[in-house]
Amino acid sequence: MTDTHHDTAPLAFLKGHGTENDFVILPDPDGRLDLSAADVTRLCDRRAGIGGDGLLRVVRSAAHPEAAAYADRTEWFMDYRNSDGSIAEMCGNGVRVFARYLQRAGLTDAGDLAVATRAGVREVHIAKDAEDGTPGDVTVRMGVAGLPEDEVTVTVGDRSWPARHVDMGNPHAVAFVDSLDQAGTLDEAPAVAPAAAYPAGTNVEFVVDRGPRHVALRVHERGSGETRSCGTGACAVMVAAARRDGADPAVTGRPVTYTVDVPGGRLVITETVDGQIEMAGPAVIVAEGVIDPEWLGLASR
Ligand SMILES: N[C@@H](CCC[C@H](N)C(=O)O)C(=O)O
Repeated sequence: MTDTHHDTAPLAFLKGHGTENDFVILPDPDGRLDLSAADVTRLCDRRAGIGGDGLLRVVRSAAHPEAAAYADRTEWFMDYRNSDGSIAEMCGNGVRVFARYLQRAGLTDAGDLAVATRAGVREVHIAKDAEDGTPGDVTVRMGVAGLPEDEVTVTVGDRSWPARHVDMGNPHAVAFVDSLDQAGTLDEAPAVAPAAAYPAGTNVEFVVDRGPRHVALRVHERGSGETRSCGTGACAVMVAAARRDGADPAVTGRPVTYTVDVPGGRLVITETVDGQIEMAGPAVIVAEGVIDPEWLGLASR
C-alpha cells in the first residue's frame, strides 16, 4: 500500500464467488489503494486473512492508468490479482462477480453493462431475479478465443498428454484425459512444454466428456493453484472441445453451446457465429465487512 491511503479508516471489503471461484472484493472507486503483492497474498490467505482465489479491486476506469483509455466506454475497471499477488489479464468468473457487486452496491441495475479489464472491455448481462427470488445468472461476452497452432504437452508425474493452447485474454493449456483423477492432487503446477509457448506461465485444464456437448474439468490456475472453477478456463475448454468435435460456428453458421461442469458448479458456454464466447452462470456476494487497517499495515504507511 502506498501513502495514497494513509488514514486509519477501516477499509470496506466484500466476499463473493462464481461457481466457488472465490474473491475478495475491494471497492476503491477513486483508485487510492496501491496494493502490493504481499497485501494481496495476506488478504487472500484462507487462514490468516479473508481468503480467496483472487482479489477484485473495483476502480473507476478514469482513475486507473491501465483503464483510462476505456473511460468513455465504461465507468468501471476490474483490477484482478491472483492469490499469490500476481496480476492476470482477465478473470471470467471475476468479471461476473464484479458485475454482481456493482448491482448490489446500486452502481448498476440488472441488464447490460460493460467492465474494463486488462484484456479489454467485456460486455456483461445481469439477468433479473426469478419470481421466487432466485438471483439471475450473470453472462459475460468473453471475446474471441485465440488458438495458436503450437504443439503443447502437459505432464503430471509420469503421465503426459497433448494439450490445446487457447488464449482467452490469458493463457490456457487444455488436456483431454480419461479420468479427472489422472491429474493427481494438483498440489504443484503441472509441467507444460515447450516453456516458450507460455512465456508468462499458464493455467492448465484437465477435461473429460460427460455426454454430448457436455464436459467436466479440473483446473490448476496460474498464481492460485487448484481452484473449484475458472471462467476463462471453462471457455478455453469449451472451444477446445468444440474444435475436437468438429464444431466451428464460423464454418457451420450455427452457434454451438456446451455445458461445462467445474468442481464448484456448472457454466453454460456458447460460441456465436462471429466467434464470441458467451459464458453464463451464477455470481454471488456472500459477505461484507471491514478490514482492520492496523492488520493490513495501513496505519504505518
Ligand atoms: N479464475 C479466473 C482466472 C484468473 C486468472 C488466472 N489465474 C491467470 O493467471 O490467468 C477465471 O475465472 O477466469
